[in-house]
Amino acid sequence: MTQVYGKVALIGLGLIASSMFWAMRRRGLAGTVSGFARSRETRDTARRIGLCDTVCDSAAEAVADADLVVLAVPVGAMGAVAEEIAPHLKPGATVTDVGSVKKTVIDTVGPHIPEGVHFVPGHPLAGTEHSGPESGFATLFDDRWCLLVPPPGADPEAVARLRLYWEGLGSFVEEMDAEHHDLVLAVTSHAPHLIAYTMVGVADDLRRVTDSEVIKYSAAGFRDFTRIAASDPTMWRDVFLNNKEATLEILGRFTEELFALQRAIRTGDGDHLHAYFTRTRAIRRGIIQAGQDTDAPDFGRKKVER
Ligand SMILES: NC(=O)c1ccc[n+]([C@@H]2O[C@H](COP(=O)([O-])OP(=O)(O)OC[C@H]3O[C@@H](n4cnc5c(N)ncnc54)[C@H](O)[C@@H]3O)[C@@H](O)[C@H]2O)c1
Ligand SMILES: O=C(O)C(=O)C[C@]1(C(=O)O)C=C[C@@H](O)C=C1
Repeated sequence: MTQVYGKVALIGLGLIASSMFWAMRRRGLAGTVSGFARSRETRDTARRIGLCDTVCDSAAEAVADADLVVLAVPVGAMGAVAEEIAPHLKPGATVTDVGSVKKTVIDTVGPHIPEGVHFVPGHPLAGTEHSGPESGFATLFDDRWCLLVPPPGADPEAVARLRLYWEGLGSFVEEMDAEHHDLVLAVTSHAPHLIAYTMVGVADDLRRVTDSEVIKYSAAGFRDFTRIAASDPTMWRDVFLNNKEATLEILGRFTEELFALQRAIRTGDGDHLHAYFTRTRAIRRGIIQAGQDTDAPDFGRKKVER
């Protein structure tokens, strides 16, 4: 793989930015990489572990002369970061982000992007429950989807180059509009995270009744919930505050279904339960038949079409 950008600037040096750096280095996608994070501790850690060619003490310094600027901070911080870097962006540069929500990022970042600088938002559908500069790894984006959300009128060349970059990082790339992105992610990621947080919270409340048995005997299903519920609180607070409408819509539907299942249990309506579970099992089997092994850690990757 050859170089796609001369200089890449990473703003925020957590899981996603550090994974991006190691993946870029693996494939030689950038000539040089600069980085900036708000806290001195993170910058010191980044320097110690060799994350980025240069770790800068200001965002302005990091983005100077950069051909690609990646905003990899929590969604709620994107607008302020964009405002801070705007006067220092190189004409012709591309600004992208990796935020889990797209509409509010476009609304808060977009107005700060100067004329002559391209803005192409993105979202890698890859992550873990870990955060910070030491949590990244080069293979995080391999065979995962990255969704690009170019605003109407975005420069096709800038979009094509960013697509090439993400393919170089190992991902499959698809374009989507912001509203649709936020609804899809509410179903596949945001509501499931909230459900996991709730389930672990309920188990914790019950711990007083069951002593430590909840943890001691936790089966695979509950362990999966605890992994998800260990995700970064700042990131997820910002996701829910910024994808309010779609998440509430999905949670409304979820609650209706839950009530129906609750009633079926109370009234002993086995037919309802059986029919429901048969339908959900068919969905999972359909996914497997389509070429996705849901037991593998790579569940969610698209294998059949490539
Ligand atoms: N973790 C995931 O699974 C995942 C997956 C896909 C996308 N995302 C998105 O990627 C973004 C980054 O997530 P992450 O998991 O890398 O988070 P992280 O917590 O690992 O890292 C965030 C970084 O941003 C820095 N930061 C926070 N506020 C800042 C500010 N105002 N100015 C400069 N730096 C600031 C932090 O110091 C840290 O270095 C988020 O928008 C998140 O929604 C996360
Ligand atoms: O695998 C995980 O730990 C994740 O939660 C990753 C996950 C997801 O929900 O799939 C989380 C948030 C993102 O925006 C993208 C990916």
